[in-house]
Amino acid sequence: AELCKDFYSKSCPKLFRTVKSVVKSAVSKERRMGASLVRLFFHDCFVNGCDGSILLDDTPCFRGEQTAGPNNNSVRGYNVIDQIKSKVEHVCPGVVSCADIVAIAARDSTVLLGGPNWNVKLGRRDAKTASFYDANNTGVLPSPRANLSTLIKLFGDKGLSPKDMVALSGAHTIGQARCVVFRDRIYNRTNIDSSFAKTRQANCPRTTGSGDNKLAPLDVKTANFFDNAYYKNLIHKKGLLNSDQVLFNGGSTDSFVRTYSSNPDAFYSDFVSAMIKMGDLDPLTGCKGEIRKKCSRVN
Ligand code: HEM
Ligand SMILES: [Ca+2]
Ligand SMILES: [Ca+2]
Repeated sequence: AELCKDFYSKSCPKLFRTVKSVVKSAVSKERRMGASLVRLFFHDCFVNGCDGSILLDDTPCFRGEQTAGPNNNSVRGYNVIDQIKSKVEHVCPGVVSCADIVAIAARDSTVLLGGPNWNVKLGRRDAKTASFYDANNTGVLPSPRANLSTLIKLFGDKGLSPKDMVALSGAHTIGQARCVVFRDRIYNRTNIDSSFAKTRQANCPRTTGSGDNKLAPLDVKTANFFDNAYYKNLIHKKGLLNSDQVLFNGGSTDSFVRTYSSNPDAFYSDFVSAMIKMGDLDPLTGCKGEIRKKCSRVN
């Protein structure tokens, strides 16, 4: 079965309003939460498809995805999704999946931070399981130390082109990263602007284990605004992660970075297509999966 934007138009006409009101209040309390919700969607979709698997809490008999390397102490927004779900359950009980709520929340967050709008395709159902193994596998969720060919390969495995990959990476125009994921780059790499590296070093000590959780904005210019500044940073060698800067390092994706840096509309339109494509990854439809009552556990 196919996803479609009108999936809940009869069964839950108040869905979009309900989701947006919660996202809006979360983002007005903390702009970064918008970024966190966009990332939550990416990490859900890349592991087992967009099926809400990432939302399942560990239990004594089950280890889910939340403690896997790329997610542990890093992915945020679970509480906002739970809040949205409880409001949605109030207006249309038992109807809307958590996987769809994540997709809508990612779109609403993008819009609230000043980015493009799009129609979210819906009709995903929720997984009854999750994969710690895949979430923890740098052959599935890319590492911030990945090189360009690895990034192209991992996105290609999901049916996403190099162009989609570069456009989706533009999500790093918002949000923050921890010292532990960019330390190697700011101390050891050479394709980095030296004054930018110094600035970041001031709040991220060289020694492993010290200051690992200190934060820096992924976009040095406008971390709270969804714009194309991320690509301008890359052209000035001010990408924070190695996986950011490899997109503009004399390789095959340089031309996409140049285009997006000078043409925000091209970025927005390719970002939207790629988010829709990513949202189509292996959805559970028909009788597969379930509609969870609470997003953090199976029924
Ligand atoms: C291309 C491969 C990618 C890599 C290697 C990567 C890696 C990372 C890392 C390491 C962080 C910081 C995590 C931390 O410090 O705890 C991060 C943050 C973030 N990522 Fe990615 N990412 C990639 C692609 C994407 C995509 C496709 C999206 C969404 C479409 C995305 C959205 C975000 C956002 C919004 C944040 C900030 C989250 C926050 O502030 O809570 N990333 N990413
Ligand atoms: Ca998933
Ligand atoms: Ca920005």
